[in-house]
Amino acid sequence: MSDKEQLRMGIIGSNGRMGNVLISAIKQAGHLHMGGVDKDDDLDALASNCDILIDFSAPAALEDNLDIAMNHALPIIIGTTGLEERHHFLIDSAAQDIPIMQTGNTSMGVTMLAYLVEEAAAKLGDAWDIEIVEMHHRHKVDAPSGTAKLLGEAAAKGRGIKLSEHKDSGRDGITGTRKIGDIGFAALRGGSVAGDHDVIFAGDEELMTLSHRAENRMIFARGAVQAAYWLSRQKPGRYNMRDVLGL
Ligand SMILES: NC(=O)C1=CN([C@@H]2O[C@H](COP(=O)(O)OP(=O)(O)OC[C@H]3O[C@@H](n4cnc5c(N)ncnc54)[C@H](OP(=O)(O)O)[C@@H]3O)[C@@H](O)[C@H]2O)C=CC1
Ligand SMILES: O=C(O)C1=N[C@H](C(=O)O)C[C@H](O)C1
Repeated sequence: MSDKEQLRMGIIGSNGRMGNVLISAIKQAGHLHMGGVDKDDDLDALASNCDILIDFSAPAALEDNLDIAMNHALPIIIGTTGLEERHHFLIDSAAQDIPIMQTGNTSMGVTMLAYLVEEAAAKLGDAWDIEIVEMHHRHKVDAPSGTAKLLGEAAAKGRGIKLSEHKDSGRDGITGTRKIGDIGFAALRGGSVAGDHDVIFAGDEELMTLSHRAENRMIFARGAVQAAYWLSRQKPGRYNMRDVLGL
């Protein structure tokens, strides 16, 4: 890593699928892996030896993770998905004291995709229906994926609307016709799929799809480590991957 500062990084969710690839990504980038924690482990002890924390665990861990990061004045990357409104309030509040980067997807490709979706939604307008389709491995516990939500937010931003007022997920039964301006979500689960996302713009007699396919989890781990280095140089505040990559 030559002239770059070497950071001491700690992982929350260390024995998980992401935790495992993060260890390699931290080492490949020339930083120090100081260890990790899982449920019921002592994060306070780990935090005393770290410059930054990277969290890919579970929403139930978030409040304690933020408290400990604040107590140690450490920046924290939050990659955990399935977050609810109350979690976002906690993040906003903690971000007054420490730098926090939260995103549903740390990959370069999805970050670019979100940028493109926002642009397309702004230019195409309501005459094009937007549907977001995602597929993940059979072990995933939350739906729609954090990535699908962030792509939905990007589409809503492009259209100048609130996603919460136009989100249509989990259609089943006699649903009625599609409401103009809604943003639809469909979640597929199966096999070992690392993460596929399609944003479909369906117009009259034409259809455009913007897609991303994750071939493996290393893309998320590399992005998280890059974001950690960037975040360690920021003042307290809440950031996302578009801030990290300047998109
Ligand atoms: N933002 C992004 O780019 C990406 C986000 N993700 C998200 O990251 C999260 C983890 O994914 P994945 O690695 O596949 O999941 P896994 O289930 O494989 O791993 C989760 C890990 O978190 C640990 N954990 C659970 N509860 C706690 C807790 N309270 N405190 C500390 N550790 C805890 C688990 O430990 P134990 O076994 O002890 O319960 C487990 O080791 C998910 O929310 C997923 O959606 C995944 C990929 C990319
Ligand atoms: O759980 C996963 O595996 C993934 N979760 C993230 C999400 O919810 O979007 C990111 C990626 O798609 C893999």
